Amino acid sequence: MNKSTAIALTMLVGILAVGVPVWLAVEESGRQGLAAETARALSYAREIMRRSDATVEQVNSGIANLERTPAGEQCSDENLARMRQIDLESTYIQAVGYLDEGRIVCSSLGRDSKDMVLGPPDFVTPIGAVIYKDVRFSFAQKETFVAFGRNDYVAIIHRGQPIDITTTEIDVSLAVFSLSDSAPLTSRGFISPDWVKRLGARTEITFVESGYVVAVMKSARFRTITLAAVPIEYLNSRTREAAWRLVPVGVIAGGVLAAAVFMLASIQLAIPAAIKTGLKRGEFFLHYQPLVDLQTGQWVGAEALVRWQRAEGELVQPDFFVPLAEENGIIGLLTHQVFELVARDTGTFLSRHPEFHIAINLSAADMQSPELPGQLDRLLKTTGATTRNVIVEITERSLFNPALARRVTHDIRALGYGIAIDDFGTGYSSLSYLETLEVDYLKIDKSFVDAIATDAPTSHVVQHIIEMAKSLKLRMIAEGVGTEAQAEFLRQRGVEFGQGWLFGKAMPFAELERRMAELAMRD
Ligand SMILES: Nc1nc2c(ncn2[C@@H]2O[C@H](COP(=O)(O)O[C@H]3[C@@H](O)[C@H](n4cnc5c(=O)[nH]c(N)nc54)O[C@@H]3COP(=O)(O)O)[C@@H](O)[C@H]2O)c(=O)[nH]1
Repeated sequence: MNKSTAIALTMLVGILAVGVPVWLAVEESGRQGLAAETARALSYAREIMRRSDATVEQVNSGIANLERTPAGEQCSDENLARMRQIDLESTYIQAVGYLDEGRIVCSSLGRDSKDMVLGPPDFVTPIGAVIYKDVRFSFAQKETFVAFGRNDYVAIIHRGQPIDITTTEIDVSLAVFSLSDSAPLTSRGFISPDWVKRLGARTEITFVESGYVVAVMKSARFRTITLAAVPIEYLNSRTREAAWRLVPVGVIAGGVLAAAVFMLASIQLAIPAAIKTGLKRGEFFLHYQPLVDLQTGQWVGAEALVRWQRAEGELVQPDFFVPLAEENGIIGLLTHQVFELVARDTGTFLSRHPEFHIAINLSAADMQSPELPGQLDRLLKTTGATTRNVIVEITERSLFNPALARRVTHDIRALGYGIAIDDFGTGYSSLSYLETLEVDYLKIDKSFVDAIATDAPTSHVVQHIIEMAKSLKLRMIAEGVGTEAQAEFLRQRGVEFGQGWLFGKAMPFAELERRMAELAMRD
């Protein structure tokens, strides 16, 4: 990826990092606002359902009580007293009375019936209840009533009573319907005739229509439907409210994300350039970690491990910069310098120690590089070393291309160099695949050595790797040996070489040489 593509991508990610959380925050606030308004509409519809169910229940029980009166006794003193009692004991009924030819001839209000004319009913329900939706009396001119009649008895209620609930919003629409009539029994505000139809066979629905959040529900006990509709303006204002709360969170989260992406991208862009500058300035150097013969304890080789000390003094670990060099296509430059540093550090040492080897790490790209044979050859020429003094380490993961791996390992060995497979066990190489490669050493990854004689699930893997290496007649190097117990375990199972802090950490070549001399003096 070139620099301008990387910058464009970073900007895009930055815009997305801010934009997406903000958009999600606004969407979420919209969802939350709609959920809140729907819950509000439902709670209003439930409340008027509770009131209308209680009203119908009181009407039914009051009329049932009066229906037991013998014929001819409907307006007796005793029955009028009963009517007054029903009236007083009920919370919703305003009056009950006896009906004769559309006129209430006596009621809980008395026998004066001249103004209590109901006229013909608006509709009759399938169970024989007669309903008068718009009842007015001259003695209560400000009020409109609804009358429910059965078997010549009627109960009168205030028309607005079932919907007389407290709402936070003044312009909420409320209505109670009978299943037998398409017009509401009582209502307030705008009610679309289509809203109730949408209920169909369901018991409860909510929807948004004509600028309202609407809830419609059917009574589980009676033939009534209630409806509540909250103007969408409340939803919008609550969405704005929620957005005011959520958008800053989205902006902050997005900003943090964008800053993190920007920082990472800056590092990604800056580090390759810094590596190139560091190579020119000679900021890279090598440390060498001894490789020990587990039987004799002799130091028989060393692995060259690159280090980077930046001009400001910061020591950067290869775990960080090697993958970045690989990803940015500059690992070849680094490997080139490693070869030069090995030549400079070892001087004539290798020519004086023909049995000692230096292991050099190669990346997947190095294996395909046409420069590799020349680099190896130059190393021999400048140091007087032989091919026996040099081992190349290739990681198991870089062997993913079988044809390439076979060709490269064959070519390197044909030149006489040794090959070690690094980090063995962390990739997916099978026994049959390894059989096809020309390699000399198998390096058992530190993670498996760490697991020796522990309860870790991988504690037995090392045994399998040893058996595999033996069957392929490969020599083994155990990496990361940290304790004598691990060394003993490996030794007993025939692992030839070990590398790890038990024997020595990676060190400057001069120190390695000095310590080897000390060991030789001791022997
Ligand atoms: N392509 C290249 N890769 C390189 C080169 N130089 C190093 N590397 C790779 O970087 C990785 C990290 O290396 P490093 O930080 O140097 O760590 C090595 C050892 O110090 C560490 N080690 C060895 N023994 C022990 C131990 O007992 N304990 C412990 N905690 N750490 C230990 O292991 C690293 C060696 O690993 P390996 O190479 O797998 O043998 C690492 O992957 C290097 O390969 C380079 O020039 N080119």
